[in-house]
Amino acid sequence: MLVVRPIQASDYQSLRHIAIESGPGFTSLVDDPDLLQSKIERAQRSFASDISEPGDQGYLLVLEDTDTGEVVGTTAIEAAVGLKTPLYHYHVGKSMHQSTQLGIQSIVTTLTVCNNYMGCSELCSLYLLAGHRRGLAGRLLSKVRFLLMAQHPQRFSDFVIAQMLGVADEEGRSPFWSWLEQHFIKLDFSTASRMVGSGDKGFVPELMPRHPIYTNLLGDEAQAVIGKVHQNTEPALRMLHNEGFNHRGYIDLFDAGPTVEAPLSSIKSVRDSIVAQVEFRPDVSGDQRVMVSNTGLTDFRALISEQAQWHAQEQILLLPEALQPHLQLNNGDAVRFLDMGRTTA
Ligand SMILES: CC(C)(COP(=O)(O)OP(=O)(O)OC[C@H]1O[C@@H](n2cnc3c(N)ncnc32)[C@H](O)[C@@H]1OP(=O)(O)O)[C@@H](O)C(=O)NCCC(=O)NCCSC(=O)CCC(=O)O
Repeated sequence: MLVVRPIQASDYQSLRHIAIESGPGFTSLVDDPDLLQSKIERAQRSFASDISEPGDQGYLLVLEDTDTGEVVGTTAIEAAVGLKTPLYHYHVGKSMHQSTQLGIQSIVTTLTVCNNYMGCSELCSLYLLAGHRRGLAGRLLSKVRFLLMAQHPQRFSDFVIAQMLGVADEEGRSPFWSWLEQHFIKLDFSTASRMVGSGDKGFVPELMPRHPIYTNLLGDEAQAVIGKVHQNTEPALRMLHNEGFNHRGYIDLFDAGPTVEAPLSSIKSVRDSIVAQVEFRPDVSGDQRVMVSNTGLTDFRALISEQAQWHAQEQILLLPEALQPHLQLNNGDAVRFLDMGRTTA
């Protein structure tokens, strides 16, 4: 059974393994032992703290295969970004140059540095080990965050973003970064990513171009990847588009990957999730599939049940008894769930 739960101290080696597999560019999970350790501790503090508004919290969760005890993926929400250190983006805009005298006009694309998303919540650290990318595991990891956010809205901003990985080659070299490296910052992409992932961002305002960049002055390879995602990140983007996230022209400073955004209240799974009372039964007939979580924090648990019965009038969700220990609930407790359709559909 695949179960999502908050990360715990004993997950350190698994987190390290995921940080290594995810490679450079995945700045929210940098392979740095001290940093990973502090991420675990910060997540534990975040889940345990009593909070009335979002601040310096990071909710890092893992996906555990309870049959083997193996941790196979991670997913996270930063409660509020850009407060302690600025979160920079480029905004892709247009500039028109024209001479009425000569009758010549040219419209060029520009990149302008901004901090548009200060204080927003950020979805991040979505990673499923490559050998486990099958079935609904990826969808569980992505959507589970919306169950948590819907249940505890006071912990999150009313605006949510996700910074998608930009294009890079097999060795993790980004064509966009290569242009910046050549002209402005003499650091290779993985060193720069590692520094940003470690919170060491001081060099960004010092070394990045200060004026808007005309994209037609960039090399073709760098221009081609502006606002494009890494091929391994296409499924992550698809899932967020399905939830109603849009790209409005903000891109990453380093790899030019798109940032997508949505108001919390408009996210499909936030809107569609239902709070119910749970009843566990030895056998639950029917073919309704649900993603279901308890309503806790430090003991938060979520999974997908292939058998469920929703009794809307009584507001009761019937689930197989075998799931009870995984959800850490008793009959009559509250759950939040998402209807995922019929298993036979
Ligand atoms: C993102 C996941 C966890 C997704 O898991 P899976 O690969 O098993 O995906 P899946 O469940 O099979 O597919 C999810 C949805 O994407 C669609 N899909 C699958 N392959 C696709 C492709 N090549 N192009 C476009 N869409 C694709 C499926 O049809 C499905 O959409 P339908 O439901 O419509 O059928 C994984 O791919 C992964 O770990 N990728 C590498 C890490 C990564 O790039 N992470 C995001 C970094 S950026 C980040 O972390 C911020 C974003 C965030 O946190 O959400």
